[in-house]
Amino acid sequence: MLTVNQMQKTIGSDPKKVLDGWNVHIHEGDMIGVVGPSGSGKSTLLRCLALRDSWTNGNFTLGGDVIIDGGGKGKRKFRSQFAYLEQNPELYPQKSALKNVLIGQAGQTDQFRRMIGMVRSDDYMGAMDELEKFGLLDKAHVKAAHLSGGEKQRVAICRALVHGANFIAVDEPVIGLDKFSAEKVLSTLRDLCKEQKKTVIAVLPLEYAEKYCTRLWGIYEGRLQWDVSGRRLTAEEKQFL
Ligand SMILES: Nc1ncnc2c1ncn2[C@@H]1O[C@H](COP(=O)(O)OP(=O)(O)OP(=O)(O)O)[C@@H](O)[C@H]1O
Repeated sequence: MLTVNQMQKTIGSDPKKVLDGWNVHIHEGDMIGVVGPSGSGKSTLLRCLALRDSWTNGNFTLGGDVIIDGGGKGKRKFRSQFAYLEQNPELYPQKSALKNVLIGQAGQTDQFRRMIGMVRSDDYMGAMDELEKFGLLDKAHVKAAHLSGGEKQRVAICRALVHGANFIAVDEPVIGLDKFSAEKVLSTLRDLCKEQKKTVIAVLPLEYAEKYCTRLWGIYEGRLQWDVSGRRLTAEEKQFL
């Protein structure tokens, strides 16, 4: 279980509290949908929880291990367990979807293996399995530069999984996708949580969050307004969205 205690994030020289007063427990297998108006802090929240942005204050623990103690970006040894997938994930544009999944992000993969492009057959099978789950088998050999935004993001999800992420923060994974593709991505993410006990936190449109998530967080002006189990929200809960 991940425990967030008094997380706070300020930005700028005239410090603006972008996140404040976050106290939550995050369980293995949770699929959390984050909803809130534009500028409320959703992306910053994901970046902070995925150890991509430093915290101004607060503590973060994983079971008995301390990841962040009083602020900072978190201990390096935990980083590979956390993935943050932005809307336009960075991929190697001239390499295929499969290669992008296999070689991982710069800094994440063994330098020697990256240089010689060496791939173990079980890595190959693992990468193809993930691509298939996310409906990308026919794109495995297509260069990343020729993939749509949604396909790139799914490749990045596969890459995170192949490289051992247990906690996946994903910013608007269904933006620009047709309904069928969006539902496929979300049901795949939900299965990962259910069957492999991965934890997913996603910024989603409300109707998808209500349908697919086990938990919903409402955020307004950087604060958690409510933390409820996945269901249709009441009119009162929806009032600030
Ligand atoms: N680097 C930065 N410098 C200054 N202010 C920032 C910076 N990054 C974010 N902010 C501010 O922090 C607040 C939260 O931004 P954030 O991008 O997390 O919101 P969001 O809810 O994801 O917005 P959107 O839905 O529009 O993407 C906003 O007021 C934004 O202007």
